[in-house]
Amino acid sequence: MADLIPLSEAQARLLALGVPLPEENAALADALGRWAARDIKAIRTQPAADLSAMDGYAIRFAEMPGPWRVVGESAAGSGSAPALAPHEAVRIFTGAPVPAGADAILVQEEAAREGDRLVLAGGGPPRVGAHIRRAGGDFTTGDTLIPAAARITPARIALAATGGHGALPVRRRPRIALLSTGDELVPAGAATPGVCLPSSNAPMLAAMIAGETPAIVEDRGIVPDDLAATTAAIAATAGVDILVTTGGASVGDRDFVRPALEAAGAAIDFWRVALKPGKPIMAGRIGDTIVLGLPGNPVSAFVTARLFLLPLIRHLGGAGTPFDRARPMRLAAPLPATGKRAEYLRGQRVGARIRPVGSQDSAALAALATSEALIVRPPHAPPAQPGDVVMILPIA
Ligand SMILES: Nc1nc2c(c(=O)[nH]1)N[C@H]1C(S)=C(S)[C@@H](COP(=O)(O)OP(=O)(O)OC[C@H]3O[C@@H](n4cnc5c(N)ncnc54)[C@H](O)[C@@H]3O)O[C@H]1N2
Ligand code: MOO
Repeated sequence: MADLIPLSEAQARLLALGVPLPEENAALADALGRWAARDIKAIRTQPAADLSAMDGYAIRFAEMPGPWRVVGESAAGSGSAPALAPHEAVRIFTGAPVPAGADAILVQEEAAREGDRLVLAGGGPPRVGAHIRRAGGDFTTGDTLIPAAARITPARIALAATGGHGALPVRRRPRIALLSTGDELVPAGAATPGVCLPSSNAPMLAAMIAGETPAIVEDRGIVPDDLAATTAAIAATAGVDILVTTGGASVGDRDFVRPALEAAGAAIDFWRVALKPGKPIMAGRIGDTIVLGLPGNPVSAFVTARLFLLPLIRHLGGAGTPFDRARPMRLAAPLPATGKRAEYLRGQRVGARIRPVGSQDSAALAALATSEALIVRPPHAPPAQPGDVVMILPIA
């Protein structure tokens, strides 16, 4: 049997199987969680003019403490207010254009007004320019607001809207088919006679994808452990961007996914990675479809989805940084040495530290669901002690 391939090599080989999907324009509300297909530049300047940041009076700073004569009013959205002559002030509201000649805003809490006579009744603006947002202070036409390959976040949606955009160039949504394999499986929620088991992998994967980016996810259900049935179910997914299978990936006589993929025309790029859990993962292509065969054990499927499927989705979506970045944390408990596989232990925080949860079994869903992070252990690592720094990937 071929050697296990290193995790980072397998991840790179998976991404090399595909290129970012074609570009489309998405309405702002539909762009969240996708990645900019090109640099998105401002098509207007913000603010468009010098604007007041407070409700009060536009004055000349040098004329403090007044008095001034209030000669007009400037409200948000109103046209330009009359220019100030000496010792004149204009009543002004937040977001309104500052009249020519004014160079500071006196907030109304620090002003006293009788009729059109205005005087200082507090500290007044501390300097020239106080409470004025300068034209172009946020950005100007032509500035890059969102660089190509950056994630579209809620703040970036607001920025792009302010920059003049109602739609954004992103990559089209990936079409992803999920196929679960196993004679023992029944759909979630169905009766479980005897040793039948609810299929949890497809709902879990659909939820992981939904938390990542908008995608078109098709649950193709459960196929029995049968070569012909598995081959036919795989062939029926032609046309999707990614086919994810779970189960049937290992070496047992009833593990049919690899032969079924090959019978359906797949070229397998790799199978079996130096990873725990998740060793039997495989990847390849059938035509334009990238196939990812995940192990059936639910925790193994979770970990491999995090390490392979989500980065692949980001890559097809045009992300600049498709892989999660692990961050350091100190251990609260000792860890044993690792063998030839990298390990992703399920961990819980203890204050500012992390410790492995009690069960590291790759079928232990209750332990996974209480975990807050995966503790990353490289292959051939020596034992680690409380206080040692390890790398973690948050999962909750
Ligand atoms: N002799 C060996 N046996 C196994 C090896 C090995 O190297 N030599 N590898 C083990 C490892 S590691 C893993 S991981 C599993 C992976 O097995 P498969 O991908 O072939 O998965 P199955 O055998 O089909 O199922 C494993 C386990 O997971 C349950 N399962 C499957 N699908 C689902 C689903 N959709 N929802 C919930 N649970 C599911 C299934 O009932 C099994 O209990 O192989 C080891 N064996
Ligand atoms: O890789 Mo298996 O996922 O060790 O249980």
